[in-house]
Amino acid sequence: MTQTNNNMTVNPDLAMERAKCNFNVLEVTHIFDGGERNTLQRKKIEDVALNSGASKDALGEEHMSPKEKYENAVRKSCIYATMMKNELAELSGLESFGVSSPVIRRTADAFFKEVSPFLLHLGMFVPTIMGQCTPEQQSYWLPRALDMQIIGTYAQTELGHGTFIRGLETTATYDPETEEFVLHSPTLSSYKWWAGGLGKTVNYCIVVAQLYTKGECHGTHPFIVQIRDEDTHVPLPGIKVGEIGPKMGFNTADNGFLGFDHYRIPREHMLMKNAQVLKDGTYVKVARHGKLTYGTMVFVRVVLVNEVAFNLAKASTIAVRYSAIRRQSKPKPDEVEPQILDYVTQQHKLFIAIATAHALQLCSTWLWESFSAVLAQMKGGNTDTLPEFHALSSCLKAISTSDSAHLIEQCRHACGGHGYMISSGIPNLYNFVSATRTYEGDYTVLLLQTARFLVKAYEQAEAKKPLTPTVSYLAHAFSGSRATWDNSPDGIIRSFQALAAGKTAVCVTNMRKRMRAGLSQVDAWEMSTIQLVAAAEAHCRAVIADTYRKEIVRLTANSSPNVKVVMDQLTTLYLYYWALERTGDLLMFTSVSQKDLVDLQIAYEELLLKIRPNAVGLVDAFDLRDELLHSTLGSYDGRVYERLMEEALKSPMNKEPVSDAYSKYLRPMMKGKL
Ligand SMILES: CCC/C=C/C(=O)SCCNC(=O)CCNC(=O)[C@H](O)C(C)(C)COP(=O)([O-])OP(=O)([O-])OC[C@H]1O[C@@H](n2cnc3c(N)ncnc32)[C@H](O)[C@@H]1OP(=O)([O-])[O-]
Ligand SMILES: Cc1cc2nc3c(=O)[nH]c(=O)nc-3n(C[C@H](O)[C@H](O)[C@H](O)COP(=O)(O)OP(=O)(O)OC[C@H]3O[C@@H](n4cnc5c(N)ncnc54)[C@H](O)[C@@H]3O)c2cc1C
Repeated sequence: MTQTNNNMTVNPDLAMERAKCNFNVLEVTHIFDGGERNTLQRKKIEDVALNSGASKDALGEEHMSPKEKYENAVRKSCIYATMMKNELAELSGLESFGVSSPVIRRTADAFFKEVSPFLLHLGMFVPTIMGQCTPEQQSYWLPRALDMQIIGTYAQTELGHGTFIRGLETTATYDPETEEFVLHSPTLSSYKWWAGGLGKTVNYCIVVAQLYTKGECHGTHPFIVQIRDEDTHVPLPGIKVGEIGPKMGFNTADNGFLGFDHYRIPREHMLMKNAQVLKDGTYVKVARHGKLTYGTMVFVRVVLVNEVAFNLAKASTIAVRYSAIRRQSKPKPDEVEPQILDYVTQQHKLFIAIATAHALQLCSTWLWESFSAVLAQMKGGNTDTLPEFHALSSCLKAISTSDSAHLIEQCRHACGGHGYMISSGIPNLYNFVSATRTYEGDYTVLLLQTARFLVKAYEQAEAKKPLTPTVSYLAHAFSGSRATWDNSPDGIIRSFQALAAGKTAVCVTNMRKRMRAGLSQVDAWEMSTIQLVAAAEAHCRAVIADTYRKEIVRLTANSSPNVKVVMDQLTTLYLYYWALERTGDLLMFTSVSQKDLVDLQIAYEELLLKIRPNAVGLVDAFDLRDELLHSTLGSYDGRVYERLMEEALKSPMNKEPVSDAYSKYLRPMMKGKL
């Protein structure tokens, strides 16, 4: 064992890797954090929140019963919420992601191996109050919510419908006599289902319901609804509420169901920024764009890109550190077993995860800035940029969550059997990120939203009309020749754009053909949806590649030479990896030859070897404290086998030398007395 200067005993292989790293790790940390100032602020927040040890459990969550797990999560949520109000309030400088400041969110991960029952309160309840209330409504609700005097969630999805919001069945019927809305769940399938914290924790929620007034339905609208007594927490009369049961993950989130039996709420509890119902029942539409009531979902989709980048950084940290200490097989009989990180196939599994974490992190910041610009324009009444932004946030949410879930699973594979242990940290990461692919808009459904936009943009390009920035490349789709392959980074990005344009063109051509053959527009669209999803994926890949490359070039302009090199290697790796994943498409839509692809594969393999010596440095640069990783395999000191054994010994199964099951079942069976 090697001693480091802070007296931590570190596995010698990890120590050797750190000695080998040839770039300034802190500089890369600053890039990942979005600047040195952010790193310093993050570290201060982590010190205050984590140094007290309040995030730790005496017994691992995984050994608790569901009820104990939930109560423990509430206990820690209350500790963390109190910290946020007091010690962390000033430090957090909640400027970047609003109330969902990513540093605050990320630090909370040290408290919860799964998620906090308060996640929806700050993640959706408060943002909906901010985004959908009039200023007067905000001044009433926001201080109470931010001070945690009330706790809320976002109840939109029903048993029967999640994706198709227009198909929700819960009704809110206005009664001008009493100036109230009557909320009702007319069917079993209209019961609200899934909202986080609804099962046991919250006393308020945003309910999305079909608004009826003067006998007319005006579509879905949000309402703020009290469901439990503010003092006793008992569900109010007319409310049927409970928890939905065990899930693949999110088991500390008390996701719930909710039904209404002609439950009355005051008229003012309709969130009236975008539409209003006057006292006499007159419906008044305020918003210029019909989909502004979907605003909270758009906000969360933006935040999720950042969230999954962080979780992927965690998984890659765990898998790379473990791969540095794990030795297996003997390809050269006279040498010691190599570190598994030396296998090129292992590098192929892992380095793309590191590069993708950077790519998504940078895209999330860029997306947030675009979102802020769209919001600023909408404040002035201009919603022109909303369609492009909806298309962009939809595909980035879909691809970032899907790629991250896949790569986290790949990190688990890279850790062999030990990666399957809950204590490795990877299963919880996977269970969490896998859900992000579904909630806040399913993968396929969101890509089809982007495809709608792509098809329209393609038709605009065809008509030689101006295009918005993210689809301006479609103008080249009409040159009549295949894009010229060029294996420089910019050349590959242009090829990705050519794939997106080519795939969109094929979809449009096929849809037109199908319509000429007699299919309706809806059926022609439906028949083309596999290809439309692929076109939207290709578009998103081109956007990510372009943004990642440009941002890294900009952010490393003043970096030290070796940081420039290693960051350039990672962006190039991302481009090579995805070009090699799409060779068939490249052959269809660009001038790439078989030889070009063979050369590209060799260049990719050589690039892996160049990155190899810096791999541990690269994951150290994510600067993830052990408390955030919750991992026997990924801790900074690399004491993997010691930690695995320590955790095994904590298992309640090891408390008794002989299990009761022996006398109850095994012995009678073995003695032939069962
Ligand atoms: C911790 C866990 C937390 C989890 C919480 C949750 O999951 S909460 C629950 C989360 N639940 C979900 O996320 C549910 C997912 N489902 C949805 O978001 C919607 O049902 C939908 C978007 C799929 C379709 O909506 P629809 O049937 O109303 O619309 P349509 O398809 O007929 O298109 C008509 C036009 O509207 C446009 N447009 C649409 N949305 C937006 C927008 N936001 N902005 C701007 N524009 C938008 C669209 O582009 C199209 O424009 P075009 O081409 O005509 O110019
Ligand atoms: C962990 C978790 C937490 C959640 N938290 C909340 C919450 O707090 N509040 C809340 O309101 N909701 C919440 N949800 C619900 C979530 O938003 C929905 O599950 C999600 O929007 C998907 O909708 P669905 O379940 O109806 O899936 P479906 O729409 O039934 O999807 C099933 C399949 O059908 C496909 N499909 C559906 N429509 C189309 C189409 N038009 N074209 C092609 N394919 C289609 C989908 O791609 C998918 O493969 C949560 C869900 C999970 C898993």
